[in-house]
Amino acid sequence: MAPRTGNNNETRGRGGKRRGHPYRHSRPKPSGVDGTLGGSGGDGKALFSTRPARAPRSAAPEVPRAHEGGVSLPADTAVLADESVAHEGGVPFSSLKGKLNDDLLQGLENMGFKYMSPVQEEVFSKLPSLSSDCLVQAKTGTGKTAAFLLPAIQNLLEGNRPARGQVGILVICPTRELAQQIAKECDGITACLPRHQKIECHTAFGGTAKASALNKFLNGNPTVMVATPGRLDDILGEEEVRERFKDLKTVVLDEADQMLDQGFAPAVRKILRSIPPKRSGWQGMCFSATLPKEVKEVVNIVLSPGYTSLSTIDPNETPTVDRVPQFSVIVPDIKQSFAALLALIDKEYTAAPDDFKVIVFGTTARGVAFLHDLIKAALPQFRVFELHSRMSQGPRTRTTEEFKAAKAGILLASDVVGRGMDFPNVGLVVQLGLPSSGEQYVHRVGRTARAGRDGRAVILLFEDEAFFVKTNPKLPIKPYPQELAASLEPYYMQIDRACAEVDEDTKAKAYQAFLGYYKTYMKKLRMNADGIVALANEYAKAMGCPESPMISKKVVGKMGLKGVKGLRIGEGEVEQRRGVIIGEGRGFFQPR
Ligand SMILES: Nc1ncnc2c1ncn2[C@@H]1O[C@H](COP(=O)(O)OP(=O)(O)OP(=O)(O)O)[C@@H](O)[C@H]1O
Repeated sequence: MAPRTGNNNETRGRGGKRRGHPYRHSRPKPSGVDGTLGGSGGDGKALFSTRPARAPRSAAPEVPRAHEGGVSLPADTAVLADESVAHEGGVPFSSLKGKLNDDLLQGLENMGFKYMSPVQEEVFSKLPSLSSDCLVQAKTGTGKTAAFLLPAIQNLLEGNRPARGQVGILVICPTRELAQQIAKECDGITACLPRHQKIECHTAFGGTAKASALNKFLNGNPTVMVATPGRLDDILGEEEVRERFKDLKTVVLDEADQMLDQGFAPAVRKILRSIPPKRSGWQGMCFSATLPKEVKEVVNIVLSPGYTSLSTIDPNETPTVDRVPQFSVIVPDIKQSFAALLALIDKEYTAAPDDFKVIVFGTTARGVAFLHDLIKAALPQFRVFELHSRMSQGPRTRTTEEFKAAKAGILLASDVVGRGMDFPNVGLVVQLGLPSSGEQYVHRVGRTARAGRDGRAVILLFEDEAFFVKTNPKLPIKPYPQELAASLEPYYMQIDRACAEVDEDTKAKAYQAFLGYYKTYMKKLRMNADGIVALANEYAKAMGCPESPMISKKVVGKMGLKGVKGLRIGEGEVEQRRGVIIGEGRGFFQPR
């Protein structure tokens, strides 16, 4: 397969090009009557006494929104209306003049933020005060970052600024990449503040030199701190650091459901014990595109009773972006799933070759490393990127920046970029293998169709994993419109040749990670331990391993696979060189 030009004979309405302002689509109807999620709502008073006036509509005639007020338009008209909304629809940030600091408004303008996105509008019109506790749900890629940064920063500027050297706003998020991205957005928003009001935004995340970052933090004026839980918990062990959080005004949990799940909650709870107690009055803000019921039972660790619940998602809707068609491809076995990935890329590229920018999610970091080497060898005509937790921070940051800036290319990624990451213009998201949950599926799909653009999503599973589609019936996944499984023959040779180029060490690590990951899904896969090992051995075979890689006794014991048939026990290359590597399963919870 080679990148081809032209000849796009399928009409899909894809292309991911920005038309008009990025939030051109009709504003989603808030859930319930007043947009609350249920739970304990606010007292109904809006942050600003009156709802900001709608943008003055220029010369264009007033066109009703396609989904608003029960107006039902013929299909063609609805599209026209939507396009019209593109230029006229949202509430402009300029309507917040006098309520939002002029320099923040200028910062937003410089960033190209002209109109508020629905969640931004919701927060500014429904939050009882700038410092109210809130739980906010909005679809992926709809501007939640600015929706929590703006009120929190404005609150500081309204006479609530902490003393010099003190942290005023603490944002906790799951990954290093996301922390960097949030900090960048914060810098953009505050860029126009005069020198005497300057707001420094610091970050703290693992994989970077702790001492120098700490030094910078202790000698600086870190009014905003964006951190991942592990490193934050670590540095809060120092008295000097804890001292800097004494005057805290706001704590934000971004990707709140993940921050409160079993993987992160212990670290988050520990952090909360190191900062002033909730009763000292700091504001709690929880944001995510997915807020399963269980989360609402634990948000009270950061939100006071009576907090405001806001949502731009109808409770009967899925939190995936409406304009992303979602498809599944189910193939009988693992080897076919590799071939189907090539076939899929071929088909999708042929249909829309311009600026072909794709993210392929794999199940484990080591598996992604293998997939990266495989795709690089099989499809040398594409620019191929790799991003996962087993890479050191330097290459992780570099690749993040490169893929953000790239016009086209294929990123093989693990869940380290499954949530929150904003890679502009990704037109297609592929998920190869079982996602860890329905929520994770939603967040991964959300890497496309951001800020009003279009996108597509395909999940590629082998038969044993197909239950995922059935057990998540609310996800709008349809069978892929073209037959892939029957036309894989030409791709097998390509896969075999490419597998031969991938080194055995990479495959051995991928094999071990696969065992760890699928072992945690044994019940859902309706398999016993023998079945999981047989599946991993099939994976090894598909990767072109002459026999299944060796695995150490210790690792086998840790995975609970002692005595299971089909494992080759011994000190394999992986263990000899790097010491024991544990499997990467859901049990470990951190983004892989
Ligand atoms: N009002 C706006 N006008 C134009 N662009 C915006 C606006 N608000 C946010 N954006 C841009 O939209 C993109 C998505 O925003 P953001 O990353 O905050 O989304 P999100 O809702 O947090 O997504 P996720 O659920 O994936 O974390 C970013 O590129 C951001 O800069």
